[in-house]
Amino acid sequence: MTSSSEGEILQVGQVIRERWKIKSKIGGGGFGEIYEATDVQNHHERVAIKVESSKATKQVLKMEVAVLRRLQGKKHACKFYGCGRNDKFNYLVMSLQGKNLADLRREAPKQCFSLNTAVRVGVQILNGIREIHSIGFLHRDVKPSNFAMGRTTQTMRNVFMLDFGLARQYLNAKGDIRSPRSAAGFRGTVRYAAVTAHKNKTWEGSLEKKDLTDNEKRAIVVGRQNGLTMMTLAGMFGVHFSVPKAPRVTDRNDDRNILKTSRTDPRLTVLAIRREVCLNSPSPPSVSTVKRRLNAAEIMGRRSVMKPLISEKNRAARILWFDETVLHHVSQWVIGILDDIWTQLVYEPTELRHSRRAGTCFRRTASEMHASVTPNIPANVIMEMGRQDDLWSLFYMLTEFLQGQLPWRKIKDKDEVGRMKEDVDMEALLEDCPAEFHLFAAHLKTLGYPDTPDYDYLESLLNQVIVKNDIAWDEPYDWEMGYENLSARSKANGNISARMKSHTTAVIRDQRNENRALDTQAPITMGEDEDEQTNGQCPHIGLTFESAHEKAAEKPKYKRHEFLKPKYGTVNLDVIDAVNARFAACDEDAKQDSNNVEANFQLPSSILRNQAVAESSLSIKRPRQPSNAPPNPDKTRSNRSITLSINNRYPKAKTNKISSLNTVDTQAQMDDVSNNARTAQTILSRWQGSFDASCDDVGDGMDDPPIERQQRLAPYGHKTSLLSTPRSLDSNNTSPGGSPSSPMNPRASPLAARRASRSEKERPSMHRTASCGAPQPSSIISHFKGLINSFNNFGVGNRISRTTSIDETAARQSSPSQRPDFDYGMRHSSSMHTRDPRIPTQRITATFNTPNDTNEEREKRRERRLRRRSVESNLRAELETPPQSVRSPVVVQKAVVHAPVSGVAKIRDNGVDENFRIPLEDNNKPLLFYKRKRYQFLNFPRASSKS
Ligand SMILES: Nc1ncnc2c1ncn2[C@@H]1O[C@H](COP(=O)(O)OP(=O)(O)OP(=O)(O)O)[C@@H](O)[C@H]1O
Repeated sequence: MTSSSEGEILQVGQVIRERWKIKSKIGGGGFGEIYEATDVQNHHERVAIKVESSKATKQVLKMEVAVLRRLQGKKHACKFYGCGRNDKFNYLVMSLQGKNLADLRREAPKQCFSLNTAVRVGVQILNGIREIHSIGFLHRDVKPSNFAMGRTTQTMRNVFMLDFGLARQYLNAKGDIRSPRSAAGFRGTVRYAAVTAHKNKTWEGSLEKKDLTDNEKRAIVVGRQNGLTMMTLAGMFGVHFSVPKAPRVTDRNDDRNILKTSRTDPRLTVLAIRREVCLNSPSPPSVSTVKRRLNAAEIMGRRSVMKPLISEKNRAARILWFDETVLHHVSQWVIGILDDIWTQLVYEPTELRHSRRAGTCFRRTASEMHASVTPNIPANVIMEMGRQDDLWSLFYMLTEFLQGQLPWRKIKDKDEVGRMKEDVDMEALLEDCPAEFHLFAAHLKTLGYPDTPDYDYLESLLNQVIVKNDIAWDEPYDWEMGYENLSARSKANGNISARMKSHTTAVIRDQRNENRALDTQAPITMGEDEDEQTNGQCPHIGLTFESAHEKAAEKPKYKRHEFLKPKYGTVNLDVIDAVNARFAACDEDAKQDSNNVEANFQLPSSILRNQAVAESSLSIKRPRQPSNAPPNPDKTRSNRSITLSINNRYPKAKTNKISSLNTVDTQAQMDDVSNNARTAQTILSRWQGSFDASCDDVGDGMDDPPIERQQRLAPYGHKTSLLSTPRSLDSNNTSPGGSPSSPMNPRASPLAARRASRSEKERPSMHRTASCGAPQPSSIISHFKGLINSFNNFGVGNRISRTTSIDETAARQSSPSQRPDFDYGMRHSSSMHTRDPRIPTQRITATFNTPNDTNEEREKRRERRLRRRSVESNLRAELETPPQSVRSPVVVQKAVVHAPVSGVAKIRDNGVDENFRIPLEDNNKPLLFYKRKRYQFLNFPRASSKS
């Protein structure tokens, strides 16, 4: 997501038509910019606004509006809210959707979807394409970034088709198929375009394909050098080119000027010839007439298209031009067109007369005429995109969804890609894909421009895959369940696991470039990733896009705000990044406000050891929390806060699967050299939780994750709060690792006590996951939650109000003796990472002076600090005495993963788990250290979701 800036069409805060207030920029495509806005006249409903500059050379919004309006009421179309234009821009307002499929795929660990997801998304896309075809339009730019998942709870599982800027009507008003043009520019995105689209391109590519004589080839080369348009040459030789530029008629009423300009456009060339050859003739000219006329120096010496060829400078060209073979081609083509023009002359004289008067009309008329003729061009190179071409794009998309990439992914040259597509070995392309994909392609191969695809058949093929693989429609999509869980799904999908493996190899092979590309892809520009998208207006497309790609390599794909990270997949690094970012911000704040901020991120020992054992061995006395602790008065929270949440939005869908997804209990047993009694248990339940950037209430998020709220906040709605687990703990209050009110448990704060004291009635929307049954001691994730909570509150609140911190608020409300020993208030100990690990009171503390601090409050804090230090030093003294040594506070000696269905896997035997070593730098610049090996740890082997 990018934010609006000066160079953009709209600015944040701008209100369009007193109704739509621009909130942020979502992206920019090849043809416009997309913004998120709110409808101030309609309950601030969130909408998307697509704008294009009114000065843009290629205006596509009009077409987009036309198509979207016709699509209203269709399942896969956005709602149309309005459109308009002013002197600066044209705009289209529609319903806001969620992430597009290109982004979702890129976010997947292996850049591919599971079969499960790919095929169900495929069916939806197929239906979307069918819808647009049913209203008489081709999309012509079918690609993953033009399909987005819905954003609301009702629509989040629906795929929406976007971007109709390149659409074209293939049915005329009567509902008949429009006659194909002899040539048309390339439309679409190179990676996904059908072969047909590729053939509508530069003549050099086609030249090799065609069986041209040497003379013809030379004629083409020389003709091109001498200013003959591509289309002229295309007509002559049965190959197809794009139009380099539109014809310009300088003097509307001067036929001679028309002749002059005819050099740049074959349509005008035709008209020029018509004027010379047959305007005054009573009947269409014969071949010999045309031949004679074309040979006549009289014509060529004047202002016709042939003029450059016979100039002194180009003698060679003239010689070539008069080659009999070439002339034959020219004649054939010209006669075909002349016939048509003649017909038009006879039946539509008004139009032609009109066209003579006004140059623009003339142009259009000429263009129409040209469009309506079919010169003598071999059928296999007639290139008008048809319905099957949209489906070819879908086919490539599906293949990419499954394979993670297409063989021509890195090829920039359109012609080359076209050739690769034509010559591709389907067996290799569809390796490990379902057999139905072959049938899908085979059907498309049988279709030509006028043919109606058998949508039902294609859908049935995809449905067969669904049935064969026992895929349920209500299963979560990959991004809904967290990408780290995909391994289980791929196993369940049988052959797909093998495919994924091979894909992994591929990724590793050219990891450097791949990863760079994936991490720093260009913003949504004109194409898909490294692809080019063109409207056919640019003959030097290769060069243009090359520079775009260079830029892409430098620029990150999204300028992601750290708290607006996508909500899919593992989040753990994000948590750390976010905390670091918040630290940086705090650091700045601290400098400015003279606040002293220090923190320790050492992992609390409570996370790593069994609490009961720890308590008994360390003889730590901790105050119990009052069960009737006051409710949290702090209901309003900063919208900068972060909630950790989990992917579970489908309680109805296969409970055992959900539970297996959401619960990964990792018991980490501490290996004590001298005393085996010490056992560590680490509950990593909901480790795959993710940021919910839009969540505005950390406290509530931690405390009460009402599913409604999460559904409201999360576009993809796949989250049940991580923190539903604490809630269930509170209610159960039977933790084997220690009481929930235990001071080592972060939940044992006054906040936890409040939670515990809440009645079920107060929480009617409480959602419990299937995995919440077992009470759990404190966890790593809780630790991070606490950290984030603290820093959120600190980042926002230290200048505004100290009461924004849950723990601090609670702390103030409870007496010192009731204060939890483990809190996440911003308190401080700079030497934490060197202290004895067995001391349970590892805190993150900070001292800062807010203007509101009274002396009394400061004094109280100081007292508390001193008290705590004395407890700590006592403990340290105690711990120094026993002979047994504990290796490290953060050692996960042995971790066992409990998957609910089956499977207990040992994931780490001994040694320091560096992945989770989070030291504090001594220089008071806190730094979270994290080895980015998330999947090694997090990709727990799980039971097959099928079992
Ligand atoms: N209604 C919408 N809701 C949410 N996001 C949208 C919406 N419309 C477009 N987008 C986002 O903006 C991106 C670009 O939109 P769109 O494809 O319409 O623009 P474009 O200029 O045609 O882009 P491109 O040239 O890449 O096709 C989409 O990929 C999608 O992520």
